[in-house]
Amino acid sequence: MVLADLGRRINAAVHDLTHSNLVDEKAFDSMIKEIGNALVEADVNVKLVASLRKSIRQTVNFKELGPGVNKKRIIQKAVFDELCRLVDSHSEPYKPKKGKANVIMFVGLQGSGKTTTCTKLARWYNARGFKACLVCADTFRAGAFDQLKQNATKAKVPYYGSYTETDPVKVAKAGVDKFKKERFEIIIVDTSGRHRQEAELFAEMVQIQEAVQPDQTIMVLDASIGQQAEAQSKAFKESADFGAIVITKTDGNAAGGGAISAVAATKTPIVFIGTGEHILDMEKFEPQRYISKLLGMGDMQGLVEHVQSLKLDQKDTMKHIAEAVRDLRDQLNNIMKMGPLSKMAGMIPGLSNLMGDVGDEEGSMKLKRMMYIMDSMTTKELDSDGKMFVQQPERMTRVARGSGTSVREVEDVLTQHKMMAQMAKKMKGGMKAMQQGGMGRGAPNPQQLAAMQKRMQAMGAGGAGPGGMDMASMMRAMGAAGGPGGMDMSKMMSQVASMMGGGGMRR
Ligand SMILES: Nc1nc2c(ncn2[C@@H]2O[C@H](COP(=O)(O)OP(=O)(O)OP(=O)(O)O)[C@@H](O)[C@H]2O)c(=O)[nH]1
Repeated sequence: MVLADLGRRINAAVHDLTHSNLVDEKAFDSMIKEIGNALVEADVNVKLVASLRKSIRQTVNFKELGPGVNKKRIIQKAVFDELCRLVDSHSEPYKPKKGKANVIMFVGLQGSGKTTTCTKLARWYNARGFKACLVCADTFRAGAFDQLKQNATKAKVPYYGSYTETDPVKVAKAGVDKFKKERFEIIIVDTSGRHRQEAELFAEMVQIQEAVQPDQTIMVLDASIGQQAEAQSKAFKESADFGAIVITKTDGNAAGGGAISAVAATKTPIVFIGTGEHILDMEKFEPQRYISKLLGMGDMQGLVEHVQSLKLDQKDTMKHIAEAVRDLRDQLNNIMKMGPLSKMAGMIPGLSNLMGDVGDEEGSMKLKRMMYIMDSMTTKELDSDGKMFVQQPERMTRVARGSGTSVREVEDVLTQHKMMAQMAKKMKGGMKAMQQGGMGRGAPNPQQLAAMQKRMQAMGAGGAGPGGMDMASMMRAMGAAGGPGGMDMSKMMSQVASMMGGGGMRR
């Protein structure tokens, strides 16, 4: 994830300032400058960057800060808030209603990820109890219907299209009418995209719009175009009015930061972002959540939603592996549904930074090695606060030898544990409040999540850098809170751990 570089640079700039002994105006200025440079390199418009720098300066007002105030906290909060504002369009998208036909039409240039996103969105609504379907109104590109058909079949979403009808308006209308009659609630119309913003393409979009009368038109933009997103969306807006934007391919491009901020500046709501080619690789876009994740503070709400949307079979997940080979297969199947490891790790505070830019394979290897290290510790060591390793460094050498790793890696695990322990301490209050809030089993409600997210932000910014909990603790905490969808996540994660490491994460 290249955008992670941007997050890391901003994090490092804030961390360097807030962890130095001298927080003076000069250091504050150089932090703002570094944040600005990182954003410009991610193709964020220079005017927007200048305005962000000015706002941080004004909010913090360094000269007026009294001696008693907590400068570090004020600076961290100002940076976080201004980054959120940079990507916030301050506008509300259309919200589909249950029990009626909501027609959603997609527009965008060829290759932007339209068809993929249509399918992802249909699945997203299906997972949330809507009856969703797809209509292919791209009669221009040979193979477009086949592609949609293939995607829809994989996602188990009903679809409509034609191999013989060449008029996209007729196909769109017929598909929408058919699905309306069949009482579908989300009818997604995929239209044709061409290489350029040609006049005929725009004319076709308008005609389809008139024929199917969409409740919402969504434009799909490829993140790699960076701040060009503004010009492209303007060109489309002048022809086919659209109400919201999805930015795809944010997984592979730092310029996604530029695209998101450019779109936000046009006050058009960004509803989702594409984060990969897999059907589950799409996230609802919310400024605070996005910035938290970008800065490595995790995305608790996203994690809960992700696991909820998987419709995992609780019975299978809970089964003991020993009974039959089939059980093992079911377990593996459930785990695979969770998506790539990097996606899960990115949602967990601390782990996103720890995993860094490494791919899934390397990331799994990193986690596996961490588990080998912990498996080579004695019960006493595992139950300790880690200080005994500092007092008796020979323990580190022994563990490194036993686990086939290096002393440096053992030190890294201990550092991670230390940060996690600090975070867990701060988090205790939050979890207690959640449990007292009568959550019992079932997923946290939005207010509880928001409160938790706030805490995480405060803690993440406070610890900046790879400050955070490890996966097992996070899952344990969530498991204690009932777990998403009533499933005990901690059990599930220990299963993930045992699959990956053979030894299992300590719980
Ligand atoms: N990495 C990544 N790839 C994506 C994402 N969204 C789509 N893609 C890929 O982008 C390519 C183009 O996607 P399509 O859905 O075919 O694009 P389209 O806009 O429908 O193109 P046309 O049907 O030709 O108009 C495919 O290889 C997708 O897998 C994303 O969020 N991340």
